Amino acid sequence: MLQTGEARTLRPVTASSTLKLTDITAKAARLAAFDNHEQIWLGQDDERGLTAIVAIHNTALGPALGGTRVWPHATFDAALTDALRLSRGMTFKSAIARMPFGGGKAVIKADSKTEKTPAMLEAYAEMLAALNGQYYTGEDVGLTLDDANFLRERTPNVSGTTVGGSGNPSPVTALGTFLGVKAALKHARGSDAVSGLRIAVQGLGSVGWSLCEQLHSEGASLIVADIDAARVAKAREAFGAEVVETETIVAAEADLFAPCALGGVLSADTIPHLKARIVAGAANNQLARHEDAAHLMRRGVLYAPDYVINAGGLINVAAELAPEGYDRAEVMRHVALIPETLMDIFQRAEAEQRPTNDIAQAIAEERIAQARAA
Ligand SMILES: NC(=O)c1ccc[n+]([C@@H]2O[C@H](COP(=O)([O-])OP(=O)(O)OC[C@H]3O[C@@H](n4cnc5c(N)ncnc54)[C@H](O)[C@@H]3O)[C@@H](O)[C@H]2O)c1
Repeated sequence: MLQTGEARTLRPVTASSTLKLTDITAKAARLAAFDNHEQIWLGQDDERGLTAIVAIHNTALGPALGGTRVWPHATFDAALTDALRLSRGMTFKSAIARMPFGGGKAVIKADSKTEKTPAMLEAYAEMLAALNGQYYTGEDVGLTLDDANFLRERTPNVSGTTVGGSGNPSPVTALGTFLGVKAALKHARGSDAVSGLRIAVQGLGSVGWSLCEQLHSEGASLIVADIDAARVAKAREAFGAEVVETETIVAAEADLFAPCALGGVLSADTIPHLKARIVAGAANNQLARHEDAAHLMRRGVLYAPDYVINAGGLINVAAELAPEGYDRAEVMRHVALIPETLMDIFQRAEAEQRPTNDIAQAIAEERIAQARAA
């Protein structure tokens, strides 16, 4: 049976549904990561094995948009904190990319390899439908394209599918990242040429591999690391890449470091070892702490804020939700603005002697405030 906490606009699922929805916004306010989230919903279905959190951070610019992560967090608070941090990041990512969407993110607390079932996803689709178009979702860690298609067949609040959609957004993310790498090179070195430069790429998954292809085709020398031995072997073969250990790639003798694996790679522990003068890659949440950007600046490292350079995928999935329908050429025009946005951030950061992520956040907050005032 559907149960709600405070009065929010929710559509009842069906009379026979075992899904229970609870508004946990007030409860979540005790957590450091809360940051004035507008709505946080807990979806529980014991029969179908679902524990899901949908966090809607800010809808000043439009309905919340952000993927669904399936991850076996050790505790409920860890899952909630993850959802809160990720959804806040989506608010800034959408605002800086000038998308008519707000920030949201969902976490399903489960092991995607052993606990994700069609019944669980059925229950989750009901949860998404009940949110009345306030939140749109798609792929993320642990939620595959097949899963997104499954959800999309049951609710319209899913994007980045092949059920009448544009499919995997990773190639568009990689293109935006490549253009962003060039912008960072132009700012730091006066030329955007990658030919002859040594570029270290951490993570050879969907985005990292595609980025390597583009860098290699323009003559960069690649240094790569991945926990997947088959992928690094393939990169050695395909690009003549130098392979290093996953622990040492941050310290590689490179002109530019492109993190394309997990978050938290730039920290008080790793930054002192960084040799590259530029960090520009696709991974989300690259900084362990917000203050780490200031540390990078003090060391003379130019940092391309992650949610600015990796916005290509978001631009692509958001385009599917446009009233006029998906337009590939429009997506490409929008992605081509990523380097301009980065250049603006780099120039302002230099002029004001402030970290690049402070400038990016200030621009995003300004846009949200303007939308609120309008
Ligand atoms: N796919 C997108 O469109 C998109 C959009 C925005 C941001 N991102 C971010 O970009 C990053 C990569 O995304 P993806 O879709 O390519 O993911 P993916 O899962 O396809 O690839 C990640 C790769 O990183 C490797 N890896 C994991 N831990 C590692 C470690 N410690 N050292 C080195 N390699 C490691 C994995 O083996 C895998 O090959 C993620 O942080 C993701 O959140 C992706």
